[in-house]
Amino acid sequence: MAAPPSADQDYKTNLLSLLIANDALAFGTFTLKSGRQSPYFLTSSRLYTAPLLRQVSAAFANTISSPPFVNIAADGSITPNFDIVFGPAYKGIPECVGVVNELATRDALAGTKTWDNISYSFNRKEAKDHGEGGNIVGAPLKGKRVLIVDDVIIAGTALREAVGIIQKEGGTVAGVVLLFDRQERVSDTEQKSAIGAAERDLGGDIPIRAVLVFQDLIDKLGDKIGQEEVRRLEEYRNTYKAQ
Ligand SMILES: O=P(O)(O)OC[C@H]1O[C@H](OP(=O)(O)OP(=O)(O)O)[C@H](O)[C@@H]1O
Ligand SMILES: O=C(O)c1cc(=O)[nH]c(=O)[nH]1
Repeated sequence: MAAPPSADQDYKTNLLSLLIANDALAFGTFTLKSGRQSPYFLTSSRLYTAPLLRQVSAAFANTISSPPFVNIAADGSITPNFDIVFGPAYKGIPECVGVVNELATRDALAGTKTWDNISYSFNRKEAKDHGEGGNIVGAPLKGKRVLIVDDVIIAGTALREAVGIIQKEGGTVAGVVLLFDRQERVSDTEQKSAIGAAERDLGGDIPIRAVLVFQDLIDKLGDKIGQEEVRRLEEYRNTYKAQ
């Protein structure tokens, strides 16, 4: 008899099912920014329904509340290695707010104060020249350890911009958590994935993790999308897998 799925497998499978049901994850033939023809596409601008926001936030929170983003003591108590969850405009904004709300909800349910000192922050794409001004909304970044959340990295442009904003404001980048890692090499001359290349380009000591990875689609979606789609995913992986 097959082993029952762990809680970890369950939340990923449930999230994948919801993504598909809301057309945020689709299968077919899609042209990517790189020009490749992909058998699947993640459209994260569709993560706007209440159940999806809840499950995406919960999935981010699961990753964020694990090492290397926290230290876990022998008694199980958790100490975050960051002060602020930062979401690059625009799609990072609901993600940073959602995840901070989720962490606070977990504290409230457990009667703990693990996340009491965690805040959210995001940038404006255009600086505000009246009222409070500036281009940061939420917690000031100066002197803080900042964890970036976003949906995907493709060419790394948005991540480089976010890192620049945080450093300019006097913060330190403590890590990056993405919703999805496509696990494919950037190009024929860059054998690493976009995440691997970003990790290297940021100096090698800033951890970058993803909530879901491409291999999860192959491992978990057989009975939902059919064997022919899984075969196309495997073929794509075998052609473009990152080193
Ligand atoms: O690695 P890159 O090539 O930069 O691509 C990834 C970024 O692109 C998308 O956002 P976009 O910049 O389109 O902005 P939006 O969130 O306002 O849609 C996505 O949400 C990432 O932030
Ligand atoms: O490579 C891309 O352009 C890309 C892939 C994907 O799955 N989702 C997305 O928004 N862009």
